Amino acid sequence: MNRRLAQGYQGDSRDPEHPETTAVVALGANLGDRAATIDEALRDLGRMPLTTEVRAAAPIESVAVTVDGPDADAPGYLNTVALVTTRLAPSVLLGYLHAIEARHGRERRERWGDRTLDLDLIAYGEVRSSDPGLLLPHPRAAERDFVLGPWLVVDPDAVLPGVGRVDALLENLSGGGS
Ligand SMILES: Nc1ncnc2c1ncn2[C@@H]1O[C@H](COP(=O)(O)OP(=O)(O)OP(=O)(O)O)[C@@H](O)[C@H]1O
Ligand SMILES: Nc1nc2c(c(=O)[nH]1)N=C(CO)CN2
Repeated sequence: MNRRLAQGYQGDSRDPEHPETTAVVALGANLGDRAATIDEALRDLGRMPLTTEVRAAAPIESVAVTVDGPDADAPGYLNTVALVTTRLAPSVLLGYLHAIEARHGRERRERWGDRTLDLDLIAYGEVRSSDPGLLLPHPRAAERDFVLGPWLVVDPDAVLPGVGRVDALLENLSGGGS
C-alpha cells in the first residue's frame, strides 16, 4: 500500500502540494428521514475544506442487505454516490466522513445493521490501500448494485481501480447486491 498517500503527508490536511483528486463516496440511509439526511450529508461533503465540487446521483431505493442476505422486511435504504473533488488526503477525508456520520446520529452496533447514515469511501483516484482502517478501493463495492448503479449515473465511464469498468461489473451482478 502507499501508506504515505493513504495517511496524508504526516496528517497535514492543508498541504498545498497534495493534488486534487476525485474521491467516490457512497451514501446510504435506512433509518429516520432518509432523504433529508442524504441531502444534508451531501451539503456537509461540500463544506469540507480543500473540496471544490460534489456531484451526486439521484438517490435510489434498495432492499437492505444484512449479514444473512437481502431482507425485504428490514427498513429499505436510500443510496447514492457522490463524486467529490478534493485535496484532502484519503485518511483525512475518511475522518470527515466519520464526523458527518456522527453528526447524523450514526451508531456503530452490529455489522451491516440499520443506520441513519453510512458513508463509505469507495475509491480515491487510483490509490490502493490494504490498511484495514482504510481499504482502497472499498473491497465490497463490486458486489453492490446500490453503489455501482448510482456511480454509473454520475460517471458513465467509471472504473473501479484494479477491478474493472463499473458498467461491466453492474451487468455481471445477477440481480442482487451484497
Ligand atoms: N474504504 C473504506 N470506507 C469506509 N470505511 C472503511 C474503508 N476501509 C476500511 N474502513 C473501515 O471500516 C470500518 C467500519 O466501517 P463501517 O461501520 O462504515 O462498515 P459497514 O458500513 O458496516 O460495512 P461495509 O464496510 O461493508 O460497508 C471503519 O471504522 C473504517 O475505518
Ligand atoms: N441496500 C443496502 N444495504 C446495505 C447497505 C446499503 O447502503 N444499502 N449498507 C450496508 C453496510 O454498509 C449493509 N447493507
